[in-house]
Amino acid sequence: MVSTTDARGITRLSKVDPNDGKNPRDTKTFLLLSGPNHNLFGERDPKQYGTTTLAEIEEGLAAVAAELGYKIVCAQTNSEGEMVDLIHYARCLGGVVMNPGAYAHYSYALHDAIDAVTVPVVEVHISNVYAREAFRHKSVTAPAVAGYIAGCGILGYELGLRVAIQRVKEQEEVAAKP
Ligand SMILES: O=C1C[C@@](O)(C(=O)O)C[C@@H](O)[C@@H]1O
Repeated sequence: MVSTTDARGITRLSKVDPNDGKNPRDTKTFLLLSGPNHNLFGERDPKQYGTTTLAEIEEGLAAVAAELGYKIVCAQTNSEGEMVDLIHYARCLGGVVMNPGAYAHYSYALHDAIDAVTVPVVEVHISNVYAREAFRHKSVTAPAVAGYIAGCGILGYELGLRVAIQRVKEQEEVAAKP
């Protein structure tokens, strides 16, 4: 795994080993997982996605996480297989706030990866996908996720983190029941 922390304290992961997901779970840390073409946020189709860059989204979410007493680590990849690896890796974290991008619309591999893990994965789309082209109206990943947010702009990431945190609390409550 490659883990780098920039001057603003944002930790980014790449080349993760999916088997590292077997490590003890750190439920105070969540993965912000960004999908294909999201490295171009800020310049890509600003009518749909605004002008905020991915680095700014990551910084904003890190600040929200810190306020809530949590941490995030970030990963962005254009590759479907790497997204699968990152979801497997996240078994050792609290959960995942994931914008799968276009993979949401057709990746059964991503659906199965989410389905295979017990950590909550919350799906976020910045734009209102239902007001766009027909191919964006279907998410094949949505049936497997712990929460789904679309059309709320970048606020969706904060909402997604709050939902993921809530889902972990619910898991802990269930586990604590005699
Ligand atoms: O990459 C993206 C971004 C998106 O996930 C969103 O955040 O609105 C919507 C997807 O349809 C698109 O492929």
